[in-house]
Amino acid sequence: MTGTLVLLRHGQSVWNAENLFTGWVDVPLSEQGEGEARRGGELLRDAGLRPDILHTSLLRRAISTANLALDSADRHWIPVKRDWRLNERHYGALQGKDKKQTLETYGEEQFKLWRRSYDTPPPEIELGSTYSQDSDPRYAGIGAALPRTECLKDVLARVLPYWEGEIVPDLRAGKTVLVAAHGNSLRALVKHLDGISDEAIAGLNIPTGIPLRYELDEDLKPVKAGGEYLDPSAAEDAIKAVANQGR
Ligand SMILES: O=C(O)[C@@H](CO)OP(=O)(O)O
Repeated sequence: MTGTLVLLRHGQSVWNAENLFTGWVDVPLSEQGEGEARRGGELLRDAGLRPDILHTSLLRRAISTANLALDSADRHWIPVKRDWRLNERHYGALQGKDKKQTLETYGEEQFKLWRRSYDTPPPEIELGSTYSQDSDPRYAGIGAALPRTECLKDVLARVLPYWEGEIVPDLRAGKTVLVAAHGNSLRALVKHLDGISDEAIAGLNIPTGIPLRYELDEDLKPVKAGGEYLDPSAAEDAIKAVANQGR
């Protein structure tokens, strides 16, 4: 039997609210984001979805979102696995930069390439600079794999081993699996699940705080392409807002 997969992008972070490129910078949720996370948990509860296990990144916006959501769903006690492979895409030298200013300075085409192209990473971050993670103890074990920038292709390459090695076994065991992660790490996972092309993935955005449910068949293919947002109309509005960031 194959279980149910629920993907949850963290609620709005303080840097989402300020329109700054975030990546691996460990910013907290905004007050609005905390509310989105609680509401996400209510949606889980109302849909009768009871996660058996949680997988999160190592970043507090995903960790806090999962904690708040599971608390409102009364599932705060389930086991959890955390891994850097679920982290947001490393935004390289753009981390900490204003999206609107970046768009104005570099133009629409370059901005789009950096944000949504499959294989064009932003410039690398300088080691030791304010928003670099090279001396962060939580990544001490990664060694040479510690990214200095990533495109979506790089994210997929590091998410897939975690998907195969840690998430798939839970699904195969019939569990309901909650993955609390980030806009771009979840885009990578959705690309893989739905078999979205390198070109088409540029047009896919994930809203904050709204659970996306996938029922998977025995080959781990989605029964319904794209899954189902638990609040489809809120998801539609929030997707547009993500797509329009920088404007
Ligand atoms: O800044 C980031 O890390 C991401 C997610 O918030 O932004 P974007 O949607 O521009 O890829």
